[in-house]
Amino acid sequence: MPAKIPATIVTGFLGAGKTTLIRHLMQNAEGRRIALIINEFGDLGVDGGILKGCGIENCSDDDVMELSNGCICCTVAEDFVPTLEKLLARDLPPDHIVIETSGLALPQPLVQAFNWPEISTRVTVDGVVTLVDGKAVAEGRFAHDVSAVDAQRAADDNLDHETPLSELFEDQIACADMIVVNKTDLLEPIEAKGLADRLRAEARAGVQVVTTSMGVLPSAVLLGQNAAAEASVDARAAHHHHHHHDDDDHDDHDHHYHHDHDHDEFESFTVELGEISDPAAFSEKVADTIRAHDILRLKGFATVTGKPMRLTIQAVGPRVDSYYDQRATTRETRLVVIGQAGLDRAAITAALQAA
Ligand SMILES: Nc1nc2c(ncn2[C@@H]2O[C@H](COP(=O)(O)OP(=O)(O)OP(=O)(O)O)[C@@H](O)[C@H]2O)c(=O)[nH]1
Repeated sequence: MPAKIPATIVTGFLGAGKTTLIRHLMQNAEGRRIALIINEFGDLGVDGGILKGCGIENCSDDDVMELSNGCICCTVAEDFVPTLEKLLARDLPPDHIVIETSGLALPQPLVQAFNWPEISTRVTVDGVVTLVDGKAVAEGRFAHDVSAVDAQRAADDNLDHETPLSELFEDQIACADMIVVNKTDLLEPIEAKGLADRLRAEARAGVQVVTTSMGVLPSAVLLGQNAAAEASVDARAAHHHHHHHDDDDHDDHDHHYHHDHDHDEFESFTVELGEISDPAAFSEKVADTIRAHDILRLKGFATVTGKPMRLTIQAVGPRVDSYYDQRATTRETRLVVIGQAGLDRAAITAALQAA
């Protein structure tokens, strides 16, 4: 059976910067064929318009599809499933699917939709990325323009109108595999760090929290989280919400990622080691090092004493995966480490060497 196509869900309130982040991703896709699905609120189709007219190379209008009928759990069969099937039926199916949720729909029902039979064997939720307006949240407002969020909510009969924004926010956090604190250009570094730490403490264990501005994140950090979120959808809600139907009562080398504006940078570097002797102990050491240094990704291969095959190592946060994939052509171990700028390269290298 072919591998499942990974889908990343991007959620966050109106104005948090979802469209900005996705534009950046499409412009820096590093050769991936990315298809975009927009779960647009109402019939406005605003973001679809913005992203369709984006003029980005590698992003033709055909790669942008819209879901327009409001509540995902009501429309999964007639809207969501056919949209995904159309994508999957292409001669050249996408390498990755990105879904932008409308600013208020909770992400859980969308994640749940991936358990639909026609979909679950072919697509998996690579990760839920929750984008946070760092400035607004630091000030306790959750969104830049709360009245605009409320107006959006009032205009959509599929949304429940009573739940406080703070609860919807907690649900977005509870659903996340990665939390992106955006708009750090409007915060002091210490405020941004304080907010990131607070959200990390509120999130499920192991969730990665990164800070940035203008949604600038390397695709290698955003994509490839391998979370299979649909399998753990029940663990991803902070609150239980009543469902409102229409007829209810209405209710490889070292390099920095440079850009022409200010934002928090990411960096990567390579650690080279000799053969390792004990793969299980090495994996544990790798996980410890990732935890100790807030490493976002670590990947590469190791050669193991006495083994002709090389051991491929892939880690997303402290989840370390390793498997033998092909004959080793050298007897070295090479690992690429990715994190936010400021990684303590010497300490990380020393920790891995000691393994
Ligand atoms: N200062 C600052 N502005 C930002 C940043 N990211 C996005 N913006 C601005 O915030 C506004 C909202 O960004 P969008 O990307 O449209 O936000 P969204 O989450 O897609 O919002 P909707 O599509 O309206 O739900 C735009 O004017 C962006 O230029 C940031 O990091 N810093």
